[in-house]
Amino acid sequence: MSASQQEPWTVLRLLEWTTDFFKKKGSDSPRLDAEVLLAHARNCTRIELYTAFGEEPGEEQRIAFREMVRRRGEGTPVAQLVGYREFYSLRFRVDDSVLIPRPETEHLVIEALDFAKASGVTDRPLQIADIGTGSGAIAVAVAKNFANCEVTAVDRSASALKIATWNAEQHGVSDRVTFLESDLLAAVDAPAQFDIICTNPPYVSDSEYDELSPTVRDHEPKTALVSGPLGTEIIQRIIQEVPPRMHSGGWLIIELSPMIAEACGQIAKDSEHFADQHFIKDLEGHKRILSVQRC
Ligand SMILES: C[S@@+](CC[C@H](N)C(=O)[O-])C[C@H]1O[C@@H](n2cnc3c(N)ncnc32)[C@H](O)[C@@H]1O
Repeated sequence: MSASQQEPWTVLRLLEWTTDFFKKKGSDSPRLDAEVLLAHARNCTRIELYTAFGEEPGEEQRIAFREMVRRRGEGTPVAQLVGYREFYSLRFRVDDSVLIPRPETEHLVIEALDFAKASGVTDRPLQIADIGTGSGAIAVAVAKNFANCEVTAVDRSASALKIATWNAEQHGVSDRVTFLESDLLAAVDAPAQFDIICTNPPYVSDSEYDELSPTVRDHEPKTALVSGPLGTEIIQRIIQEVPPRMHSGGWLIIELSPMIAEACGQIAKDSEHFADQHFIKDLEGHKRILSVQRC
């Protein structure tokens, strides 16, 4: 038996071996993936792993960890293995019926909260919509961080709405967030008009979809990602359909891909209903969020 086979499988050794394994499997964040999975198997936080490097996890924990490592190696996203993802410092339950919330979407939440605070509306709850709510990440994060608002969150997917409803309950905002199965705002009767409409809609083109990493393509719902041949189709519909549902001066905030940013900006400019517009760039300097103001 070689010396390395005799070495005990401590927390540190498990992390190092697994990081190396995930690196070979092409993960973008091998160490982080290993830490999140081992912390989940040990029912502790990632930080707590750092004070337990020399400990040997018991057989039960190692079996649970090994199974998650195997599935991660086959491409299953870490968030689906542990059942949640942190977004805007809140924990959101996820499964394969919802898009896993992405860090870039936090820019959209910040923008919505900035507009909410600047609105000066105090005599009534600010009316906010979230089109394509998925796990409820945007709707819940906004409601949690801005007390004087009511959020109407829609999705075409009934299974996504179940997850979103659970997340809103967990974060204590279900009295101010209403979930509805709807194609954009078609099934929303009230309120008649919104102050802010947020959306992270599907914006991947058919050809881009074929190029996505298998971790995304094989595990997250296609209906959450793909818009059509161009990628702009659903955003175009939103820009065309929502103006009657917005207060004058209200903001429509759209997450998009940098590839279609200019095209979407032009669609909004061509609309007679929107005046001011600006982009917010992500941490890599790419245009990610388009905000347009209703005339
Ligand atoms: C990119 S995901 C965004 C999920 C979540 N808002 C987030 O940021 O993590 C897009 C969501 O829009 C929903 N969707 C797609 N087409 C829709 C439509 N026509 N009307 C309402 N929701 C739609 C999908 O089911 C999916 O949940």
